[in-house]
Amino acid sequence: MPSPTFAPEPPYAHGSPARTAVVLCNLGTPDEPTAPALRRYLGEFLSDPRVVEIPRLVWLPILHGVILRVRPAKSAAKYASIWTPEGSPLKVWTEKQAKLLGGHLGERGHQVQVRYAMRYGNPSIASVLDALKAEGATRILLLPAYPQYSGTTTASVIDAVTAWSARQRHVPELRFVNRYHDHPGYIAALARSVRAHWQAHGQAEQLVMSFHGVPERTLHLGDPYHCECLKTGRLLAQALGLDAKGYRVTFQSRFGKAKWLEPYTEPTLVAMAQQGVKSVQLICPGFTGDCIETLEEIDMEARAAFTQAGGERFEYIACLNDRPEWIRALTDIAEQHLQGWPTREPVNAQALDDSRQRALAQGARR
Ligand SMILES: C=CC1=C(C)c2cc3[nH]c(cc4nc(cc5[nH]c(cc1n2)c(C)c5CCC(=O)O)C(CCC(=O)O)=C4C)c(C)c3C=C
Ligand SMILES: [Fe+2]
Ligand SMILES: [Fe+2]
Repeated sequence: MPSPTFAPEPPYAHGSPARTAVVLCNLGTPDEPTAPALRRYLGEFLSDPRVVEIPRLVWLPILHGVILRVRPAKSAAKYASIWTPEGSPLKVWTEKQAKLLGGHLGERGHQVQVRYAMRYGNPSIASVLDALKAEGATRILLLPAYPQYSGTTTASVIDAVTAWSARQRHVPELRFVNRYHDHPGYIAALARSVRAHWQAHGQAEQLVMSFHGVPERTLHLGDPYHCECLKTGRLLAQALGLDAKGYRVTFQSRFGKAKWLEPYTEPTLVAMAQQGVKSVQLICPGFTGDCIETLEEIDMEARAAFTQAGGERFEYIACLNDRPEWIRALTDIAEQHLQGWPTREPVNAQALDDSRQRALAQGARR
């Protein structure tokens, strides 16, 4: 086996004031709404063994022989229906959230660089970590955009970071936020968004909270995702004063033929309409920014299914996106996990200078 190679260390950036960084990590999205871009994105995403837990020898021929031939064109058309002049909504919101988070942390006196990265597609986690390290970051907090922990998402971010760190000679201090599904600020921000919607439109008969699904077997194998979704749902209902009859938790985005977490969102909406429920409001608390799963699958497809089944009023409540109370909560979450890292200390510019001089001198000798 070849021995591993570790990249030479970049000289520390001269005079850079921020040496602690926060990376807001989201799932990723295609670069453009075209079949080739979807093929690249889905190829990377669906090759991740965290996402599809089928033996590689069985799965990869299906992925390359069937799925990547058929799905990209269909998905591209769906993405085209939600694309904005600035790009994919998921990228637009994640980028904006990172910028606002950086501003808030700065206002609270932290000298911290904030970037966003995508687990699949661009900007990749490795490229963002490379850039931060080249700029002198020595402590990096990874903050996934997923409030509920899942092996399919949160753990996959950790995998990408540890794969990057396995190639580093000088590994920065790394911290990970695993979950914030019950964080009071997150719950309060969700409740505020629902209340604002009620004030503007009145309250529907039912509030449906739809989370992204995962295969049901992951629950039996010990993944905490299902429990964390239910807890978020219960806390949000409590914050809104809803009893068990006033809301339900459902799971969307089933992929493949296996059983996923139930109840499924769309069949539940159809059954509700058939049982005489005329009005529903739907929120997706597991998505912190609007994306194809909320804008297309819920606000277009699920809406059509509910109304075609006899429902009269379907209202989608937007994700937290850039709501001020959410950005404040995100800042609280980051701040809690930054504790103990001296983000407010003035940087020792002389030490940076010395280090830079040494690195440059060594480079000149090589
Ligand atoms: C194949 C299995 C999938 C698992 C398991 C899965 C888990 C999972 N995903 C999210 C969040 C998002 N998923 C998004 C899109 C998306 N998800 C899958 C498949 C699985 N997800 C696919 C194939 C796609 C692409 C869209 C499509 O072709 O249908 C997105 C949106 C991305 C965007 O560009 O807008 C998000 C966000 C979570 C939270 C999760 C497990 C908890
Ligand atoms: Fe997904
Ligand atoms: Fe979907």
